[in-house]
Amino acid sequence: ETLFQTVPTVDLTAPVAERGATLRSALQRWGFFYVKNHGVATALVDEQFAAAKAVFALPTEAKRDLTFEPTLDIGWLASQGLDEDSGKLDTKEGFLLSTNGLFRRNVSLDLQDPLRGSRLKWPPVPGYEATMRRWTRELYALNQKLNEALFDAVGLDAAERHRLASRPFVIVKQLRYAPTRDLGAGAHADWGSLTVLVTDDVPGLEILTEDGWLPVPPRPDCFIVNAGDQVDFWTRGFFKSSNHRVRPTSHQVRFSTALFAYFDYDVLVTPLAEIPEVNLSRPLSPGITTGDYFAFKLCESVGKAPEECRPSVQDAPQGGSAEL
Ligand SMILES: O=C(O)CCC(=O)C(=O)O
Ligand SMILES: [Fe+2]
Repeated sequence: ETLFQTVPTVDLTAPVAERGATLRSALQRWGFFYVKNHGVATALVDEQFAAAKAVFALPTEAKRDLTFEPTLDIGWLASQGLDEDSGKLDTKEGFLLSTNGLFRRNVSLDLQDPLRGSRLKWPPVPGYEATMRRWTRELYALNQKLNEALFDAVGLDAAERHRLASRPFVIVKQLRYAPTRDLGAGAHADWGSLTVLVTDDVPGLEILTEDGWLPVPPRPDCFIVNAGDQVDFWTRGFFKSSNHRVRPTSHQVRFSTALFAYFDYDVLVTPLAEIPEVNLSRPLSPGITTGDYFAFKLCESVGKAPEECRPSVQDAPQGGSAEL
């Protein structure tokens, strides 16, 4: 059966009811879907990948100068996620940009330039800044459309839509996977609301299903969207935050760029009391803000114990080095 399974495609231009029904069944069963007619021009996708390639091609010294740290909202990550299954380090390297200060409040996010106000140190690549500002704006807008579809799919009222996601917190992360067959990204779930993944044409992404690992290969003109932990928590498990990984099947370099979206940074995310026509089995639990959940996951991801990861820090940590 596995051979013929594939995650569904949501057409963003389809009638609302159809779009909602596809999204709903996709997130319920897989936690993933392809999105087509997403509105982002192919030329911009190409331009963004050219920018990513140029950044990763910088000499290691130059990249080290750009190493991500908590006083910046941009920076290079020399990998290395730990795969939960094998205990081995993965091979990806990343370059991230964030909207609103990873450790600060997002007070005045500019929807036309979501990176405005971020503390950014741009890499010495001509055109990079302009391309990435545009990319972030367009993907930010796409995330808002996807949120509409998500909210339609659970029948959310207007006030609650506004409360949860009028100024979402996002992180853009460009990724480069080394040309080896080693695990590119270890098994993990994403932390936020929705992730939009734009990949080149090299396969590698796999999602964990009841029947094992299912490849989610690139499809022309489609992006890949998945639900993160916040959506799983908020829908009490109705929509899944599925584990996934990147396992290259060829010795080709692979590039992908993710938009990790969250609900608004300061909003208290509380589990839904009800979803029409759904019998929610997971009990209600207290809410947590995006900022607190993010800080908790970040702390946990650097190997700290849960009791060391008590949420609430809204200001940049003083001194110390980032291990993100
Ligand atoms: O590159 C990919 O296809 C997936 C990346 C990913 O899952 C992540 O960075 O969270
Ligand atoms: Fe992921």
